[in-house]
Amino acid sequence: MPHKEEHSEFTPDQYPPFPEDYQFPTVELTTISLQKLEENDGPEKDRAFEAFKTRGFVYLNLSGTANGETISQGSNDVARGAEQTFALPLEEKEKYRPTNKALFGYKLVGATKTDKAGTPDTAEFFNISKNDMIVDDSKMSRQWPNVVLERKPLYAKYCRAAHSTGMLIMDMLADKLGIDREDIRQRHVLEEMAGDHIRMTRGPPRKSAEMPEIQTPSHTDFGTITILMNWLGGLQVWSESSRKAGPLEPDVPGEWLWVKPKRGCAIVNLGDAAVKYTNGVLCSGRHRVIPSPGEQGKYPRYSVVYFVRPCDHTKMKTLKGHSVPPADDQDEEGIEAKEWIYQQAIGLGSNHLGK
Ligand SMILES: O=C(O)CCC(=O)C(=O)O
Ligand SMILES: [Fe+2]
Repeated sequence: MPHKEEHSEFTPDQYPPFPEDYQFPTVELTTISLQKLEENDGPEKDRAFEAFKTRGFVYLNLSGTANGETISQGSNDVARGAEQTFALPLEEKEKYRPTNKALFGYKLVGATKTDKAGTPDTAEFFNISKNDMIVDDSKMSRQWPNVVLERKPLYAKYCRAAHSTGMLIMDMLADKLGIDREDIRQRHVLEEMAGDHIRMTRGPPRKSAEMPEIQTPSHTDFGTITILMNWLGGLQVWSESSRKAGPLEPDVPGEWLWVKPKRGCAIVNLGDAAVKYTNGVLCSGRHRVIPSPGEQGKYPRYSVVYFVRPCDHTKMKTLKGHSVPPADDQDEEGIEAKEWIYQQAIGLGSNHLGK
């Protein structure tokens, strides 16, 4: 991008390592190779299936594949774009608030409640719609700031690579469960309108040694599968997996465990739609984001998230497959994905959403 050199606060080369300290217990996640999945490697698929049934989170090693390279390199460029976007004046960013029951655009700091007492969150998001990035400007459904428009080719390429990577994993999971791949594929057609987006996030540096502020409250992702890139600690998963989506508080006893960022890897997790399709065989792990630990907490924290979500007008219901336990809703028509996701977002305490 032809941008003049400016002071940058996204400086991954300067970040101190994640602290090795008993105060910061980390989760052991299985590392899966995207290259091996692309090569249809049996043992790798078995390990991935197991991880998505139990914790619902894996590290995905991105090396050795074209899509992996796009995600790995592209996420740095997206984060630089994020920095420019968040640097816009607040009045300008506020012009891009979500409308029409879609979750695209700007979420300002404090728009979400992080607990029952109503404590506001501290992170800002800018959600860039996949559908608008992959079409001509004349066909876009919303306005975007110039800092986003000038990177449209980057965002389009990133969306395609992340969507395709998510679908490769969903094909593998469908095969394992005896679900017809097409039942999932037809619900995730790239060109059809969906809630898919690149979410750019920025959380402020930590204010004090205690861990006070919640950047993103406890949640499970709403969509099908999420590809996450982050450079600093801050993401935590709940130690016990739960199959029930529910707002804010974890519903089983456990503790928060840190997810250490791993170089060259994305963090991939399933969302509630994957749980719904499989009647709870697959798991969407509960997680949250707090300020980075130790010395890392002195830096603002950026992350780049891609949410693969069901197309707006597809029906949410349990799919049929030899390893999917029968459910009451299997023969029902089901609720439309756009409405289902909107309801999940409202349930999570988001109060900035346009009706
Ligand atoms: O920033 C992160 O590491 C995770 C963000 C996240 O969980 C989300 O946006 O849903
Ligand atoms: Fe999330």
